[in-house]
Amino acid sequence: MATLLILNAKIVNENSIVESDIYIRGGRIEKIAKDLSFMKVANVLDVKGKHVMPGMIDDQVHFREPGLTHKGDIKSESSAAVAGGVTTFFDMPNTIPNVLNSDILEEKMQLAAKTSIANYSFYHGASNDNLEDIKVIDPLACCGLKVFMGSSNGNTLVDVEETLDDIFKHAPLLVATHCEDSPTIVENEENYRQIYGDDIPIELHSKIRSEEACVKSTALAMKLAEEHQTRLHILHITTAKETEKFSELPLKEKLITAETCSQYLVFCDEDYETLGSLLKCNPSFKTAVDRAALIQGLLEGHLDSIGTNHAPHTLQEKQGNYFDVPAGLPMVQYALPSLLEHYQDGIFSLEFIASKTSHAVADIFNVKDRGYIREGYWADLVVVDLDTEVTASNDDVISKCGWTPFDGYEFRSSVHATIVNGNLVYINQKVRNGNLGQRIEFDRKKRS
Ligand SMILES: NC(=O)N[C@@H](CC(=O)O)C(=O)O
Repeated sequence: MATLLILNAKIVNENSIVESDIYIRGGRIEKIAKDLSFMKVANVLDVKGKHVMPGMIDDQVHFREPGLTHKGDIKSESSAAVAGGVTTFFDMPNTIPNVLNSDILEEKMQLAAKTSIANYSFYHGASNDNLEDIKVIDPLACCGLKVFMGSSNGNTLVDVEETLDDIFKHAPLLVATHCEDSPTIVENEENYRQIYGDDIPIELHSKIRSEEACVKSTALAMKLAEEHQTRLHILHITTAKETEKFSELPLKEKLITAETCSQYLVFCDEDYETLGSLLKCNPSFKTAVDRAALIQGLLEGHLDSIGTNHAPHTLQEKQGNYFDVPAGLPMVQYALPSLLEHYQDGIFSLEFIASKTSHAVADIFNVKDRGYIREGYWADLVVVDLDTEVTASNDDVISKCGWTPFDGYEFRSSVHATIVNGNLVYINQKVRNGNLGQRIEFDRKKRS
């Protein structure tokens, strides 16, 4: 059975940092102890001076396979993911065909089994007419049911109120929502179209995909979850007003949890001026005040987790007028270095970053034996170097789309190595092929 010994790790886990060695056998952590250097192993990784964190579990990515593979595919995007310390991803259903039944879901699982470098699961999608498919989802077969309560890329909008009500009533597992009220967005679009025609300045994206649209849709999702006692996880929160609506209770006591994304902690609407439509994504970037409220909301426990919503589009697609440019940013490769900037600035501790990017996500989705650095758990780890800078560059982007909104950013910390199921899949800026990720297992009861 393959063995790996990690020496001199500063282990960041469950609110503490402890210097120890980690012995891994058969993909799992067998022993965490002070001096294991006497052990006979196949591979040794000495990480002296560096920190070992649980690999990021990214609860929302768009890896584009099948159907949109000119933007990305599971191999290319999972390679970018491990380069960014993401060891598990949950992929969205707006691929082609949209994932609206369990057969299509299983086909995606099969594709991932052949090419994914990271561990994986997939969302089942919802539409206005797949309630019967939703009712029979096996809660152990996928990470959740994704409901687009606001239109975005793909055809999975649910905008019939009774259907939405039925979905919340019958969903056999966690419902994850994209909350932006479509009628509000359409009305805003029409108002600005009258002034600008199709050439609406990108700076107005956050006035079209407005605070009001987010707040309204999030309020509806929360109301439905409470009415039907549905386990709800609201994705990519972007406003102060939504943040304050979420409870500060311990995660395990919450019916409704909320996530934001690393990019909303970096950029705000002022950045449209320099980055233009590259920064077009849904939901939009709101004000600097909202950005500060998201950071505070995470620190206070209103917001539970941080994902990326990695959504690659080619540079060519990102040129054009407001309506033609697709929304979405590639994020997986530099999300963790960008979060570590908040550590370098004294805002987040490393333990806090581990909690929001890994422990909490494992808890929200009831992921089995991952998300923590514990004996018996799978060895999904990221070695971070807080003393070695990395300059993000389009030239180094692994994602098929070939660009990053961080092009030219100098991050003060870098990902040194990534380990998935005990296999070293990334080190010294190189992805190592040869080991494939696993399908995530869940430890859940119905509707959790
Ligand atoms: N986030 C985005 O701006 N775009 C996503 C769709 C989505 O999540 O809204 C995409 O698929 O490109």
